[in-house]
Amino acid sequence: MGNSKIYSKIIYSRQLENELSEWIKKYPKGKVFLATEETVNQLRVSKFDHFFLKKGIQKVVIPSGENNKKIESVAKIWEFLSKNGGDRKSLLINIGGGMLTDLAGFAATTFKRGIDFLNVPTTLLSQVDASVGGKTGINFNRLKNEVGTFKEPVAVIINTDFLQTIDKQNFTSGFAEMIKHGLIYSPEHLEELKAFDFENINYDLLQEIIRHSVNVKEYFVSNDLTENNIRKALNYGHTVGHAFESIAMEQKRPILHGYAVAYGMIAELFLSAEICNFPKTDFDKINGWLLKVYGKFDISEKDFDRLFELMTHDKKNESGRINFTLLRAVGKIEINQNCDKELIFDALRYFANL
Ligand SMILES: NC(=O)c1ccc[n+]([C@@H]2O[C@H](COP(=O)([O-])OP(=O)(O)OC[C@H]3O[C@@H](n4cnc5c(N)ncnc54)[C@H](O)[C@@H]3O)[C@@H](O)[C@H]2O)c1
Ligand SMILES: O=C(O)C(=O)C[C@@H](O)[C@H](O)[C@H](O)COP(=O)(O)O
Ligand SMILES: [Zn+2]
Repeated sequence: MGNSKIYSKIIYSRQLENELSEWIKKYPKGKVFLATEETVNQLRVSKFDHFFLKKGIQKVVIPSGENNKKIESVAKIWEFLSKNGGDRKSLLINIGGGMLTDLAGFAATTFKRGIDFLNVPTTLLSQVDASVGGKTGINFNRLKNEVGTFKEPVAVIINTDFLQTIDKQNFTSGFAEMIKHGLIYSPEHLEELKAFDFENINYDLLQEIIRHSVNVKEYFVSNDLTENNIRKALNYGHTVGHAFESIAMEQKRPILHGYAVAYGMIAELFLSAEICNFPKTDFDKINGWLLKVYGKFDISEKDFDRLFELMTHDKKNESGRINFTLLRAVGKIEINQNCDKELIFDALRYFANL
């Protein structure tokens, strides 16, 4: 799996200061800045304050949490860059989870029509998925990632040390995107995930598995950066998953992105079985496993119209029709599968009655 068409350099390293120093040197003409969020700042970034101070790098800190992935936070970063002499030759270093890398990536790609940015992902989810591949964005009008850009970071520095302070829920959330990578591309990756011991994490093994997951993401991104065809595979579980994530937020019982994706994958496996003949034995095994790891998300018949409405905003849709990425088998994708309302309701009903 080559990465010749991937623009970002993906670096696996536990020497953050050394790696960053090399990148900072590449920006002699413009200032370098740092964006992070409160929890990450407190737990992780503050340890590097002396390093950033020595390099003359100023920092902007955004409040943590998905509800801050919004235009006001982007404006805060724009203002910070603007007031402190950011120019077209500047670099923005983003240290945080997927919320922060999506948000600050978007701020960077729009500030003065686009400056370079570099991601240092600090959650499992952002290491295997969000920090790689150049989808940046914010939530808008209660819709997930409604506004955003495609532009890859110049580099992504993956340091598994950051994962030592991740709580179990967020770890499990990131694991869902890895399962997605296994389902869409690699039965081998799926098997190593099934065997992974959550209770007794081996960090060396984890780094290897993270690399396998990132390789899957890179394969799709390198062949289709702007999601015209096969990159849609990476959106498996997200048509329904994003609707679940949005409705959960509206109903003030938010769920983590990875959990929403896991629930979406369960519902979309139902569609895969209906439309693409996904084999029954694998269907039972996979949905049983997902249910065991992620538990249930309660939805009822009265939520179906709103969930359907939310799906009408999915970015894969064309000509007013809702498109899905589905599976014919593990590792065999079917993109642009159009489903009518009745079948989508059947999938929601299947999920609601689990
Ligand atoms: N651009 C993409 O391709 C892509 C892919 C997948 C997900 N996403 C987006 O990513 C977001 C989810 O990312 P996430 O799961 O990383 O959430 P997140 O960034 O909100 O981080 C989850 C929680 O962990 C905390 N945290 C972060 N790093 C930590 C650390 N090292 N130690 C302790 N706590 C830490 C955060 O403060 C937060 O409370 C969603 O907005 C989703 O839409 C984007
Ligand atoms: O990289 C991609 O492409 C993905 O779809 C990865 C997803 O895991 C991620 O959640 C992405 O942000 C979803 O994008 P969207 O275009 O559906 O908003
Ligand atoms: Zn996702």
